Amino acid sequence: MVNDLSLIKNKKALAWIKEQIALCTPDKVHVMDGSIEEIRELNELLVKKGTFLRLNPEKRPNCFYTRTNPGDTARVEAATFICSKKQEDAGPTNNWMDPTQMKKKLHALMKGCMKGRTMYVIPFSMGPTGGKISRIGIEITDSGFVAANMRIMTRVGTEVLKVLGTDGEFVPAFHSVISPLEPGQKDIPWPCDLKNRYIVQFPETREIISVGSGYGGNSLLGKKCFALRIATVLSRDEGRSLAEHMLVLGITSPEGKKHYITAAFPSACGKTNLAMMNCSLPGWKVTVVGDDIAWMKLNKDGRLYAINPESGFFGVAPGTSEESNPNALRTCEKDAIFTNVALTTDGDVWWKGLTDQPPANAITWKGKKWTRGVDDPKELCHPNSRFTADISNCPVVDPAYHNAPDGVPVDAIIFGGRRESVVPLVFQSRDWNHGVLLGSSVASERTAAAEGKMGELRFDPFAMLPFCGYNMADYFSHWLSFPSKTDPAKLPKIFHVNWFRKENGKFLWPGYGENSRVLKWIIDRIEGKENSAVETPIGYLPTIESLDLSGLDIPKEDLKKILTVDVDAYLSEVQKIREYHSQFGSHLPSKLSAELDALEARLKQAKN
Ligand SMILES: Nc1nc2c(ncn2[C@@H]2O[C@H](COP(=O)(O)OP(=O)(O)OP(=O)(O)O)[C@@H](O)[C@H]2O)c(=O)[nH]1
Ligand SMILES: O=C([O-])CC(=O)C(=O)O
Ligand SMILES: [Mn+2]
Repeated sequence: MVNDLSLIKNKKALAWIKEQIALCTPDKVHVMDGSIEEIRELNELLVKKGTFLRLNPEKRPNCFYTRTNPGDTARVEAATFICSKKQEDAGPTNNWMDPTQMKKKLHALMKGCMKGRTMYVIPFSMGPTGGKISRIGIEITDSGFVAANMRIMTRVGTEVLKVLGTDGEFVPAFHSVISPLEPGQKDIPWPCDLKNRYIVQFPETREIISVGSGYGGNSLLGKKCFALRIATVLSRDEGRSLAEHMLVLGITSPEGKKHYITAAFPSACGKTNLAMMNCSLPGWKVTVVGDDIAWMKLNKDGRLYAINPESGFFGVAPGTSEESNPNALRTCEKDAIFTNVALTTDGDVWWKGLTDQPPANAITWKGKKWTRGVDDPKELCHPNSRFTADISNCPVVDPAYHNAPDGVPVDAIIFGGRRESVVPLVFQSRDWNHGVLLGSSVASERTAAAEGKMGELRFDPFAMLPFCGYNMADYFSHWLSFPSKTDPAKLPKIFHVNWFRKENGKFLWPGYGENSRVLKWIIDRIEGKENSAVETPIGYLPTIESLDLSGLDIPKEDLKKILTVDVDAYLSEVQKIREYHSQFGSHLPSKLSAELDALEARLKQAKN
């Protein structure tokens, strides 16, 4: 039973969809038009099936609660593949398989995989529908949960089909939970196939196939699969574009001067928090354009402009509180979906850090009754529990999100990671190429956002390790090509931050809203304020005097620790970077090796 394939006028799209119908044999096909009535019905259906639970409408109107299969809670990097024709083009940091072989394997899994289910066909736009930098995708999925989330995270519906027209380009994105239903078989709230999870990108044909997992990072294909893995390839080929794992924020000074800044931190390392923070510095205001992904392009004026291709936040719940991120809390007061948090007895949600004390009674993310003082608080929510919320509901959304379809001019790019030691609070690169070295050597302690051992230090270049759709060293070259494509003086200045220095298990820097002090210093640097920094072997660091610390109670010794370069520690860091870079062999750009050599020479000189 096919409802409305007639909505699809694009010839290639129609052929592709028909092929998938023939292969997957769904019971029904639903082409999403993006209307309010449609999403209402879908949410109702998901409630009926037990996938969604409607939260207390007095507390959280139009909000839903869901629990994944306990084994399907994060991105699975081990099952994520870049299937280019040549393995060399995927590079040493990506899993690879021959595309023909991979398709054979996937097609075997896809045959009849939607039996007994509805196939949702989701036309979506990454970026404002019809925008110059925007791109269109069509996701096919047998998961209503995915359809409901995509409706928040991307622009979905008939408007997109109009822009696509009869011959427009789109990225075909296939998703299935691979759980066909036999006649009479009862469905379960979270179907998935844990043993057959594959998240596959085909960069040459710009296709995505993701099977087995329902978790957002693996199944909302507009996000990491398209807007990063496929879009990195498109951006390289286009030449003047970048697709990055970056937040985009606007920051306005008390005098009313505004700057736009992007920042790349690995998953669960503070992008959402920085993107919508309340500045502790009086009179300063941060507004959010995006919290996870930036598409950037050199404009005719020679500057780099950024858009947020998404329309929602898929944010980490734990740690989000009135103190740390009130604007995220406001954003998910209505129209939101909560995954793997705890459910309270009054039909609301709770997660670690929301309040000091957990509620007296609750139901855990695994559906177990929980009592304070009796049960372990760790059982309440999963560390990678998330909220899906509409950016339009955010009280500090930047007007440019709605009004600037071609992007905002970027003044600064920040890299950062979660580093207990070595890396100072903030420093500025010497120039663009040195900034690319900083990006290429981002390292971070592992978080719960991907399956794997927590806390372990790993390199995560540009916070893109799991998201680069081609050889990472060729991606470094693409970054290094920018000064030759524009007046280098017009490129954003590049910085590195670290909010996570620790001593005796405690953070040395208070973070969150206090990070506005660091942003203010960055703006001083952009504006060329005199005496705002000291030159060190690793770049320009703030002096204690040049950081605005008014009203902040922080021991001077702690400040010194986070604003000092430990030359010996950095020399050993250089060795680790060298070793990491060596895996790229002849693909490693010589300009980057030269930057690393120069860094080492400066450090050695400082030692003598
Ligand atoms: N100590 C400290 N923790 C922070 C800071 N900013 C964020 N965090 C914590 O880091 C965790 C992840 O923060 P997010 O802002 O959600 O990270 P993200 O980079 O948006 O993560 P993804 O959505 O996975 O890409 C949360 O538990 C935050 O509370 C900070 O300045 N200091
Ligand atoms: O992709 C996800 O699951 C969530 C996310 O933003 C990340 O991990 O960076
Ligand atoms: Mn992310």
